[in-house]
Amino acid sequence: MAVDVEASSPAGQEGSAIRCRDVCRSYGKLKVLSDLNLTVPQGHIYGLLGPSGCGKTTLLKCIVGTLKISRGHITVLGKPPAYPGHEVPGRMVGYMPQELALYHEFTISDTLTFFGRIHGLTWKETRARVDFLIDFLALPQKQSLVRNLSGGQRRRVSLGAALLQNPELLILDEPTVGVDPVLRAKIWQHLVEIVRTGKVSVIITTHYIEEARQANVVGLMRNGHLLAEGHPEAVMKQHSATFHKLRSSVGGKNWDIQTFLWVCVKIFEIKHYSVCEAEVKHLYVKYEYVFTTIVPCCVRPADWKVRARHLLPRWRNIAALMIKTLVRMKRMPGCVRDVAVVNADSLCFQFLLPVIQVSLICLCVGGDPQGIQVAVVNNETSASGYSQSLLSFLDNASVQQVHLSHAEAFDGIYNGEYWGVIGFGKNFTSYLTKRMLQQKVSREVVDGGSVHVWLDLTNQQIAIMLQKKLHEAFQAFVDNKMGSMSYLVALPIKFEEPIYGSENTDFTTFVTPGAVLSITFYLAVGLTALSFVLERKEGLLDRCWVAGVSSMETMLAHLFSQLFVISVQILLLLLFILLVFKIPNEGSLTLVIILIVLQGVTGISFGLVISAAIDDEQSANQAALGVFYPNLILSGIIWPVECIPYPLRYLSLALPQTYASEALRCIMYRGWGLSRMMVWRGFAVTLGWNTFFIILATVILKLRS
Ligand SMILES: Nc1ncnc2c1ncn2[C@@H]1O[C@H](COP(=O)(O)OP(=O)(O)OP(=O)(O)O)[C@@H](O)[C@H]1O
Repeated sequence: MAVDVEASSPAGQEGSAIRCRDVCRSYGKLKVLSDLNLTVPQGHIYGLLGPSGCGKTTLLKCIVGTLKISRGHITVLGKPPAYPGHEVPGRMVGYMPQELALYHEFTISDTLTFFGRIHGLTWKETRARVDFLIDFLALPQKQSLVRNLSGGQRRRVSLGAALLQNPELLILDEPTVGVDPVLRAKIWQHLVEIVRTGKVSVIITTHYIEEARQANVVGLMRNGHLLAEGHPEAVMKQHSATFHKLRSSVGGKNWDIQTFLWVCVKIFEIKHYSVCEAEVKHLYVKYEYVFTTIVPCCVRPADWKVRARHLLPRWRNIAALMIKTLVRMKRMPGCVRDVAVVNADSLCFQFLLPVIQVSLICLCVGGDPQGIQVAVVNNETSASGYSQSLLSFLDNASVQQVHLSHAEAFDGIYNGEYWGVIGFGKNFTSYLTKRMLQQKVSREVVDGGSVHVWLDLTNQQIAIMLQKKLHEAFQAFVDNKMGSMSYLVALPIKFEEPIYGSENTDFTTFVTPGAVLSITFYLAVGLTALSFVLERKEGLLDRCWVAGVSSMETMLAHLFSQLFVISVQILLLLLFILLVFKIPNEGSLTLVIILIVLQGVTGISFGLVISAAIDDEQSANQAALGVFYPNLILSGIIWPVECIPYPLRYLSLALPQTYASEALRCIMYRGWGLSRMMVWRGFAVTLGWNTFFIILATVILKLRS
């Protein structure tokens, strides 16, 4: 919107609450408002009428400042909307959009209290207004959840939110849709009363013709033009001659109620079209439908505009938004009617989700296979033979031995029943003794004194485990039989004490740090990307913006509330991996926490990028999921980066979690600190991505505003 400093001066506009001059606005190539002039006098109710799609809502959005105009000037209460320091958007204006724009997880009381906080009302003021509005708008109990209210009740809550702070200007887009006639009359009576003081002005769109007659001024819109503006009775009087003529020709019923509708049609005709009586009759029929039908409220994504109204964010607004985000989160997953029950479970779910995920990883990924069935073909008959002794050293938890004949064992392995066959010749004990004691033995002795193993190598992990277990069993057997002479049959390779890590390190130990970062990152992405997108779609971002919340405050509130959530998540996550799953940590716990929190913040800022760029939740979901697997696979979290072929490895190293996972492993398993390049590199890359995502989100928002 062109900020017109001249127009911002109250001079020359005394007595007008809203002035629109030569206003134009298009959606792409669709011209919705063209050279529109409108004046809402101070202390008046202005009824804005026009057929569906003529541009009424667009005009109201331009007046409150959520949409930019392409040309012309608008002044609202003396200044252009969103003029620095002006309280429009802000406390001076109460806006009820056509969309419901309510938080479904809030109660009626929560909703009104939320807007009270944003408008800076004291607790006492808010309580008094809430009690009045609940009584006045005939709302159910204030603890009722919005999602459990009827359509009409929800619209009344929305109206209540607009009336809450006693604004100087009320902008109401079809406030009485779905409201019964008695309450509708009461609402109008209230509007008439509040404008009587001369301090409050109202602009209202309606499709009910009898309502428009109660307005002080009406404006008739068609195809983005304002065709007529004036007092309803005066307009009617002015056209009474034509009215009488047409009434006799049309022969309509309910003329009193429909009079105004007819006048609208007549004005269209007189001012813009040279139409004959038959055409006027046709227009009458057409507009009678439009004006007397309740047009269902349609929710459509609204443009979200970013304006710098106040440079410094206000903590009052950030606190209100943070409370809102946490309450929504708390009540989101269940659809339980009772607020107390919903409170208890939903936030717990948010906090426990990463714990469940990391527990599944620790339990299911990287452990040794258990209960693997192996066929044993033992041709030695003696119970004291070496074959029995060797088999007794096999780890029974991992390897389950099934003693079979040669034919049964091979039938079984070919049928996929066993992962391997272990065979001993009938002279195994004597041949093995010869092999161990004599310097030179025949080929037959070597063969007969060996354990023969046939493996199904289709599962590499199981095959590697079987080989390892057999080697361990043989070493234990040799140690047992030969004592200090066992070196004679051992491999001349000795694995000393490990420098880092323990001899029993499994794959879980490798996976866990990367998995923790990945889980933290993606839960943050999901939470931020979706809550932003949904709020925009439901018209809530616009509504908050009109109430005086800046985009920066919205961003910061999301960042802080998500930060709170991820902090609790990280705490629980660490407790589980360190205390329950006994993942070792040799390094500084502070560094571990900082790195994980920074990864969470990177996830939040990536979520903000998605929110800024994408309008609907399906696409936002796809974007978040679309990057999930490639990132997980390329970041060296589930398989070492060293296995990734060049040039894909360069891409891998540039990703947010590759160096960060490596850094976390170095801290936890090697006990390294920030002086090591492999550690500070992880922090530097994480901070770099953080900054990049936040700048990108801001740039996208700016470009789209
Ligand atoms: N975000 C948008 N993107 C593209 N076109 C839009 C958008 N919003 C509105 N329009 C179009 O602009 C025109 C005017 O819409 P607007 O909502 O202002 O009409 P209206 O007079 O308020 O209608 P109703 O009485 O049915 O609410 C319509 O043709 C509509 O399809």
